[in-house]
Amino acid sequence: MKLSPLDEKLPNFLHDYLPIEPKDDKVFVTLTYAQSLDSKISSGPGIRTVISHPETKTMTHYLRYHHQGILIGTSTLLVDDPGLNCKWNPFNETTNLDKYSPRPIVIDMKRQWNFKGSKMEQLYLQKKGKSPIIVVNKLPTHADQEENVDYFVYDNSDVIDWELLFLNLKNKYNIKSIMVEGGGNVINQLLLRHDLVNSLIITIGSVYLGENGVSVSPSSNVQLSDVKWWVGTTDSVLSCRLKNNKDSS
Ligand SMILES: NC(=O)C1=CN([C@@H]2O[C@H](COP(=O)(O)OP(=O)(O)OC[C@H]3O[C@@H](n4cnc5c(N)ncnc54)[C@H](O)[C@@H]3O)[C@@H](O)[C@H]2O)C=CC1
Ligand SMILES: Nc1nc(O)c(N)c(N[C@@H]2O[C@H](COP(=O)(O)O)[C@@H](O)[C@H]2O)n1
Repeated sequence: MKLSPLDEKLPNFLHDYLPIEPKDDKVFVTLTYAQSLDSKISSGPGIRTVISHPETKTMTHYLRYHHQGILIGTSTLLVDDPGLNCKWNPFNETTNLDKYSPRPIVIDMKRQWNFKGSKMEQLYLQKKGKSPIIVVNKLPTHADQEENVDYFVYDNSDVIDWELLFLNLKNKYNIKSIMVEGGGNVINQLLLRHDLVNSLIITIGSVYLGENGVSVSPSSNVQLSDVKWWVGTTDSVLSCRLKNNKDSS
């Protein structure tokens, strides 16, 4: 599907929140997702829900263009069958999109997902997306390993320490910027990590998804700084940084 044109104000609006001129050697992490007015990112567990208007969907692909990796949690992987490629580039190219696409990093500790037959594989085979790094807690036996994927074995524990994961992804795969797209569980954890997250970019759609929806609501208070708003046709976008709570008065 063809994307709508990128709103001309968005590149300037987003510039300071993207890894365009990274200031240090740490992995640049952008937390980004689309939510409803009642802070839901889907209308229920197991349901893929479109929230973004076409103009903010294009923005998501613009964000993907600017990152080397794109990370999602297990439920999002299983529910959405996501492509995670990038359809936007400044040259309006529509072929060989793999070179503009971030590397998918998918959390699948217990190996519940198959690359074979997925939308991600389809895009990879058509040179429209990159192959994934699958984060597992144990290397599958040779017979169970899939073709064209990398397994990153996180064997410290079943619970990923994000700092360690990001560091390892940089050291092993040279991934210096990661866009985390969700879902709710992963976002709620990382909203508490001002030490790891450089930018937060939230699309807010003009819809309520109701009490059965998957919520973004971190377990404690999160303060934001450098807040900026972009207002579109039906959606708005909030760009900001996470504040160190110790700094707030
Ligand atoms: N509107 C939007 O922008 C987005 C919406 N979604 C929606 O979100 C929903 C899925 O969200 P959730 O159910 O909250 O699940 P999720 O996608 O955050 O995955 C949670 C699972 O990932 C694994 N995981 C997460 N953190 C881990 C850690 N530190 N160590 C080890 N494993 C870990 C666990 O298996 C956990 O149960 C879907 O309906 C999807 O469509 C997902 C991404 C973006
Ligand atoms: N930006 C945004 N808006 C929405 O309304 C969404 N539902 C999502 N979901 C995220 O995008 C992934 C799907 O990506 P592909 O189009 O298949 O490449 C999905 O897995 C969520 O991470 N995002």
